[in-house]
Amino acid sequence: MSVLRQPPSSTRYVPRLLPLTLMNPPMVAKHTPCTMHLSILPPELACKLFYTMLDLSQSWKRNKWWLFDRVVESPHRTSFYARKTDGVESDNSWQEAAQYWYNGRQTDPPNVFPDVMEEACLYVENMVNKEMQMRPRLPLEWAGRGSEGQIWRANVAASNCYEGTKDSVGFHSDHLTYLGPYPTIASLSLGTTRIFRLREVVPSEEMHSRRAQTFNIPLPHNSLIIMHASTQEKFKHSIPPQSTLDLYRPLFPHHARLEHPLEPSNCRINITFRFYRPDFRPQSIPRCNCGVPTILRPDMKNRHDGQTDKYWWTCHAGAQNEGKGCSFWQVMDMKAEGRGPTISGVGCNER
Ligand SMILES: O=C(O)CCC(=O)C(=O)O
Ligand SMILES: [Fe+2]
Repeated sequence: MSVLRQPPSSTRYVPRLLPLTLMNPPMVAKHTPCTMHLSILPPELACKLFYTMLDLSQSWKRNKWWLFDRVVESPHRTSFYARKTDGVESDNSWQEAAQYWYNGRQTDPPNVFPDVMEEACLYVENMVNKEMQMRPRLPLEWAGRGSEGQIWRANVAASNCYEGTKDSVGFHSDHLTYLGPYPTIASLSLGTTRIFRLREVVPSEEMHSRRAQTFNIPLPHNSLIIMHASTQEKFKHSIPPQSTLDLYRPLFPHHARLEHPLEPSNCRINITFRFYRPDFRPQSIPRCNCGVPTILRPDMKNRHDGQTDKYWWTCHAGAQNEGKGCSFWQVMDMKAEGRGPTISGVGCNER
């Protein structure tokens, strides 16, 4: 009698990797395309910015959008700021960019950076430029004109407030609609320490040979995470809910309430400083069959490390239109769409 045996499995067993906590800047740089910078601002400025944004956050909103057949709400409050000294085209551009941040909702014109945020932004820009000079640049990164493109600057910022243990943001990579391919995003943390979680999206062709690892990075008050070029293409990030929290104990009194006792806080303020590229200005974004600006996403599962990477324009109308979008889908073509200049065009060391 012959014994029936299962045919040998063609898929190799690939062991799961345990999550790893990255406790310090060298560990972050070793395992991810990000760098971490502690005590990035002078302590008093960091505290003043925390108080300023915490006060402002009282009027920030939870983002709302349609997911399939129901409205979902972001589990944290958010707001969008444009830098008044920067001219990315007209005020209408900023309006559209802000509406995009709120998933296509009608919004008032975006706020401009408060003075204290403007001051902090200069420290952030210095650090980003120092780091960028030490890294290889990727072909589709913005190269600007003259010296402009070789110096990173922020022209918008998105701000988030996470109150208590439950506020969070789920795994995502940031849409590239106005950032273009390979953006550099600088993310400042103020207030209570929260965990920033990163997980690589393993390309399809490697799925049978390796698994993604989850990295947990505790982000203390006054720390900066720079998500360097390729982070959005390769990794997803999140701020998970936590079961416990260490309260933030400010070292300085509130600048407008000097006589008040120092109050511990259970809030984290996050400011992501971003550069909206002139070659991805709102007027240049393709519209889908619904007549709504599309969103730009990288093909994370089939990536080729800066060489032949693909990006898609897809319909985003469903986020607001009761979940009803169209099937619009178009490969982004830098040349045909007249975008650039990019690093591949001007070369890395041109100034
Ligand atoms: O709060 C953070 O550190 C992350 C925020 C974030 O991912 C975003 O605003 O896109
Ligand atoms: Fe994000």
